[in-house]
Amino acid sequence: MPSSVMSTSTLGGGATTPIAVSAVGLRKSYGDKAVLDGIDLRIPAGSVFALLGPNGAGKTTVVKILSTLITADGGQAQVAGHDVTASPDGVRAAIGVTGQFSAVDGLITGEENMLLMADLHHLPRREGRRVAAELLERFELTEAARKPAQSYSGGMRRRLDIAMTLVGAPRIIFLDEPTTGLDPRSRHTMWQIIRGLVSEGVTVFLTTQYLEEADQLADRIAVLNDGRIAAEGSADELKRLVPGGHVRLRFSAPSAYGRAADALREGARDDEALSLQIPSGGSQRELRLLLDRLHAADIEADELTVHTPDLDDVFFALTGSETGSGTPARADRSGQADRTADQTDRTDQTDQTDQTQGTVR
Ligand SMILES: Nc1ncnc2c1ncn2[C@@H]1O[C@H](COP(=O)(O)OP(=O)(O)OP(=O)(O)O)[C@@H](O)[C@H]1O
Repeated sequence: MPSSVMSTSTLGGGATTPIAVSAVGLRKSYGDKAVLDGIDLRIPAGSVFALLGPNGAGKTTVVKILSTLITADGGQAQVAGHDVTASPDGVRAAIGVTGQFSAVDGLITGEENMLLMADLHHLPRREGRRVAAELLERFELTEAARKPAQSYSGGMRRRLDIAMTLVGAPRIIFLDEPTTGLDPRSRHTMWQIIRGLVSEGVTVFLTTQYLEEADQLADRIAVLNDGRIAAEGSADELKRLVPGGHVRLRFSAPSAYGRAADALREGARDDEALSLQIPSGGSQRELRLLLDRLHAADIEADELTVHTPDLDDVFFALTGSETGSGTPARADRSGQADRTADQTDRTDQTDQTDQTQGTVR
């Protein structure tokens, strides 16, 4: 196959989707330290892929290899149909990269940064000005366009960085930790920007330390640990890979609590809080069975909450790291996995036994 032809993948319905990024057996060592020990990837065009991993897992190394900034020691990778080793120029022409190695020059204005980028892409002067103005407007930077970029806030700088990347109209964008260090509002703005890009058909390859970010944005998530992909799947698929789901029943009357504890002997008791914790996948069927048992015993709980494992649970289970991705991931724990039964839309999950589609390697 010529190196400029994108491979395709056949989906269930027989339709084929071009593959934007693929890698087989990528390896990279620094000295005798193996950072990547055989990474396989397959990312359909137009999707968002998140590479998640603790500090030092090798996320940036993967991005650098795929964007041709460094070479792998072994394995193969194709980006936009171009082999990263045989045709790095083809790869570079098709991609944009932003992240920890930002291209923003703080000494010149946002507009000048954009025009510099337009020059690098050999856009005619008038066209360059038009594209720059359009992108500055789109990323709400028009007002600040004539100010030095070093006076910008973290969020503005990140927006300028993405705007500069888009000057070349890339079809694949690598975003290396695009929201690290941003406040919640700027992070949400960045998410909107990423969703906007995807709706235009751009493929986004994202690395992140924020589990919530992967949950919010990504079609597929891969967890990188010890130089290998420990698991891959959609957020829902990955959540189903770890145990920890339960239903919590809370009572205000000790007598009702006592009767419930007798009726539901598999539950873990908390006599002080008058609450019972019953292991459950949280499916509609399991909830109905539990409610039927309570009804049959004439017991009414004062509160019923369903806890489903979240990506934090997955992350800690797979990386075996309590500190894991550091404080940001922990700080993002919103407790939203605990939901009262009537807030819980579980219609997408019918039976826990047939849900395990994510893969643990
Ligand atoms: N040029 C280099 N020379 C030596 N070691 C390196 C080099 N670049 C990266 N490493 C090491 O490789 C490992 C992976 O680094 P990488 O930056 O890819 O991790 P990461 O997952 O992106 O981490 P973070 O979330 O902290 O950015 C780290 O242990 C790092 O110290």
